[in-house]
Amino acid sequence: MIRVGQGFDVHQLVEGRPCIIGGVTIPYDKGLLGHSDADVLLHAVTDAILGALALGDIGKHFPDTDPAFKDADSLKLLLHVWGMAKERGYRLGNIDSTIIAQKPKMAPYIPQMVDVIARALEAEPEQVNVKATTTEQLGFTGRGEGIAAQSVVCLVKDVLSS
Ligand SMILES: Nc1ccn([C@@H]2O[C@H](COP(=O)(O)O)[C@@H](O)[C@H]2O)c(=O)n1
Ligand SMILES: C[C@@]1(CO)OP(=O)(O)OP(=O)(O)OC[C@H]1O
Repeated sequence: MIRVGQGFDVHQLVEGRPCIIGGVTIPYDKGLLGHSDADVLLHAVTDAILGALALGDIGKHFPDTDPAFKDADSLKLLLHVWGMAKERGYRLGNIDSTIIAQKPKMAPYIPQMVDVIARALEAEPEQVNVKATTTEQLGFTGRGEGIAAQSVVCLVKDVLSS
């Protein structure tokens, strides 16, 4: 059986916060604002998995009103949700994601992001793709006010055929 899910997230770029994307801390003079560490890419991946499982979204499972998730490590949230996928018998087919950011340049950090996501989802790096695009200086991402990420995931469950 195959299940597909998609995730989308946005966080504001502000001074005085670390820029953590895909589990990688990127040197930059601004970082992402959120209740958690605001890792926009891991949030999109987490939402895509929840979508594939028809289990709602990240805010349902980790409310931004709960002090337990203040400054939360988004990798831990992803690992928790991956546990829910495994409990239901799923493994990763593949995942594809896009980071939408005018700056900073993501390319040097993408191999590390792929490794973080592949390890978390107990998969090979060949099953994980991360891309980046600017919006040619258009819109809130183009003005550097925020960063968005989107993700599509395919989960696979092996079912015995008779
Ligand atoms: N924040 C970003 C945005 C883009 N890239 C890389 O640059 C390439 C060109 O981007 P365009 O938006 O002009 O198409 C893109 O394909 C990415 O490889 C990046 O590293 N970081
Ligand atoms: C992750 C959570 C929880 O700390 O907070 P934020 O970092 O604000 O992130 P968001 O993408 O708004 O979604 C879910 C939240 O409940």
